[in-house]
Amino acid sequence: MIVKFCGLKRLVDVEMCNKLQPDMIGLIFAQSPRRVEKDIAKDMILAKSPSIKSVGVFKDQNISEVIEIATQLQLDFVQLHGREDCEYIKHLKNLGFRVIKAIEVKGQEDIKIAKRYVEIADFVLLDRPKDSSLDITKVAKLADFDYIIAGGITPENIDKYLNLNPVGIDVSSGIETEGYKDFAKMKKIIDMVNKYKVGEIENG
Ligand SMILES: O=C(O)c1ccccc1N[C@@H]1O[C@H](COP(=O)(O)O)[C@@H](O)[C@H]1O
Repeated sequence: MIVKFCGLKRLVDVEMCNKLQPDMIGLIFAQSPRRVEKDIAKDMILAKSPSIKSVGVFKDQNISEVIEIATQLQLDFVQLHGREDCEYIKHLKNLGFRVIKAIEVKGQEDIKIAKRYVEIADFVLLDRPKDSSLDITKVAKLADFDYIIAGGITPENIDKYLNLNPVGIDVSSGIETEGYKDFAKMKKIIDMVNKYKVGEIENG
């Protein structure tokens, strides 16, 4: 089970992750209140444990910008949250980048769209639109392929996401308090995933 903590903005966020050891940390280069500047991102990547993979999050950005940032920061993965198509992803893959393709899920049709990327991207990520309160777990149940799940995960509701038996979970706002990453919330997520791994939370 991959655990990704996304939207880190400060060095102290990285230090908290070094203690908790999620598998991946996400740095946002798309338009967002969590967007980080390249120089700060570079320091954060240098400060992370080598065991934690770095993920750059982009949305509908010019591919040359993605390539430039991913190369300069030696990102382990690029995560694409917009309308990037198969050609865009294939181009990045041909250059040696590993890609997480995020699909905004609003209904059953989006699960079919997500499936198209299974053979092309390294991981498919099912997320809900940022302005939505949709219970994505109800729709994600319909997917018959491996996916990372995101969209509204919190320490209080994570069990219903884990019960989908996803390959990973991705959390951003649910590990924040007043806009800042919160160590206690991050630890609760890690503890819940560990419980799930040893079967203390029912598996799907
Ligand atoms: O977190 C952001 O600000 C963000 C902005 C633009 C694209 C993606 C973003 N984050 C991704 O959103 C999901 C989870 O979000 P949340 O836990 O519901 O807040 C995850 O895939 C993040 O990588």
